[in-house]
Amino acid sequence: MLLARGLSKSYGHTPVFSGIDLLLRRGELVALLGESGSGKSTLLNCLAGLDELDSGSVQLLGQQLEGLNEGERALLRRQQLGFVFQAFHVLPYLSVRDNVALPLLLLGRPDAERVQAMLEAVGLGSLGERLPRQLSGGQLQRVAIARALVHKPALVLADEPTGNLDSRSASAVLDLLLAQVREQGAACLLVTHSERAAERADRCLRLEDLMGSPSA
Ligand SMILES: Nc1ncnc2c1ncn2[C@@H]1O[C@H](COP(=O)(O)OP(=O)(O)OP(=O)(O)O)[C@@H](O)[C@H]1O
Repeated sequence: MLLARGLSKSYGHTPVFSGIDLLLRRGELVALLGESGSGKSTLLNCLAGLDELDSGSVQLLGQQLEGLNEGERALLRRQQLGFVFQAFHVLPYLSVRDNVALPLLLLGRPDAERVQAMLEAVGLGSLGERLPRQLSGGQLQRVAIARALVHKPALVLADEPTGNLDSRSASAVLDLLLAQVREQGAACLLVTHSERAAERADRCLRLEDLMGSPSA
């Protein structure tokens, strides 16, 4: 699914990480832990192609990212990746339904039934016409989960998806994310500080341990 070798990244002269090796199998749920500031979000952003690596190679579904041009990378990202961020990143001027529909629209595959099914799967079946500002934090994160999975991506990258929520909502949102990921057979790399979340993963990795460890 995902094979990364020797990933290094610095901001200016400050190294964030170097020599990261990472392997994710199809359908596997892997929790990524690490000290605050150790570079977990930066790694996720680099894997998603949202930030540039200094060196290293990333193979996603058999395709070498370095060999693709910007347009090809964007297409691969749209087709195969779903993202859930801590800060939701929903578009404020689009309805809940339109936010969830967006990945399908970008792929030229609008599918109102699938959008409604995802809204129902995350418990927002009757709130599709609302604007994001009319939702609670937990509901917003459920919109983000529905949007991340609506196009059936092979890999979901989730960056502390429950970090902004109180513990009760966090627990419900985590259950939902994991259930959806499992149901769709997607692989998931989940950055988390939550031990409860980590316990439910197939494997737990610490960023510090990934540097130069080919078995990771
Ligand atoms: N755009 C940037 N420019 C310069 N430095 C940055 C930038 N983004 C992040 N950093 C630095 O890179 C390091 C890694 O940040 P990152 O957000 O990836 O850590 P993290 O492990 O996700 O942290 P946390 O668990 O606190 O969210 C930090 O020292 C941070 O200050």
